[in-house]
Amino acid sequence: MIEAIGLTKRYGNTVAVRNLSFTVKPGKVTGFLGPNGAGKSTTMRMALGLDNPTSGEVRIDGEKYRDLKYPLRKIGALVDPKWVHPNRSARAHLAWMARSNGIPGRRIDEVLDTVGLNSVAGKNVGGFSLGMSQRLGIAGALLGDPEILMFDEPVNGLDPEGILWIRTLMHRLADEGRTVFVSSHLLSEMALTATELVVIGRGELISQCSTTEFVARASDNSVRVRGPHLPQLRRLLAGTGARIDDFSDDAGAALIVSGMDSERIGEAAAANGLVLHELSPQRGSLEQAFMQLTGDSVQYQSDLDGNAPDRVLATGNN
Ligand SMILES: Nc1ncnc2c1ncn2[C@@H]1O[C@H](COP(=O)(O)OP(=O)(O)OP(=O)(O)O)[C@@H](O)[C@H]1O
Repeated sequence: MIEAIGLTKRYGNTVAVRNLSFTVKPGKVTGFLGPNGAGKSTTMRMALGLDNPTSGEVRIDGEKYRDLKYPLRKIGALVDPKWVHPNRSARAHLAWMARSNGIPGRRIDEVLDTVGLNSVAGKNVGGFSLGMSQRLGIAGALLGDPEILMFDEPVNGLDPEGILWIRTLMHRLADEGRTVFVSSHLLSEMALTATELVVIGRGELISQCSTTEFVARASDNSVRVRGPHLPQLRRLLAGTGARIDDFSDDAGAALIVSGMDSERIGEAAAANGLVLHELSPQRGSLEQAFMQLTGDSVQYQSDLDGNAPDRVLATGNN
């Protein structure tokens, strides 16, 4: 389990993380979401003792990182995949990590196998692509067979096959009962990978809940209805207090009905002899939910003309 308790980090006038508290539980993949500059990397770095909090703390199964005797056997992390000595081979890099944490040498081949780097284990990591470096970073995280794993943007630089591999690996680690905490800016990927979410904006907690609840909370549950009697249906449903909007796409005209579920719409139509060709509940996406719930906390945003990103909101330095 990972617990952030009243975590705050200031860099000069910038408050990167502000009084942040959340819990990441075992047996699940928990996604860490937030717009650029929200404070995700800073939070992960503080959890790993790479940065000191200004106040508050992070507990790893009840202990601070720096109090762990063999940290890699408790928590494995991928934070910066390029943080390796370029003139060392992948195997030598892992051997050095293993030695420093009393991890048996046989684990090196096991993790090289898991991440698919066996054939390049003797090559210098300086020549590795970003995707290969990510795999090596993941091998390092798995080396101590830790109960807790933390990955900062693990799919950066990976091709679709690599992304699927990471997703499957995360699910497997969670199914084994481990705590898996993963940050990503790829919302569609996070929707497929994480069942729980910690969402932050400008260093503050916006939400901690299941992915399903996050989407449901933000989406305006509505139903798309098509049929040959839309004007009559509109009059009928308007009388119930539902909100009705017109919609049209390549498939033709439709009504978007909010505030009434599909069963009640279908029954009302049947009771009045109105034929329906489509009655489909509209599920919000994680992306829509994220935009809706983090909209006020975006630090960098493109302008409407698609020009370079503008800094639109100051970092929380007040
Ligand atoms: N070493 C530092 N010195 C000064 N400011 C910093 C430092 N590290 C981070 N910050 C600032 O803290 C804020 C949070 O940054 P952080 O990298 O943690 O965000 P993030 O959510 O990981 O963003 P991204 O998704 O863009 O990586 C930003 O405003 C950033 O500019």
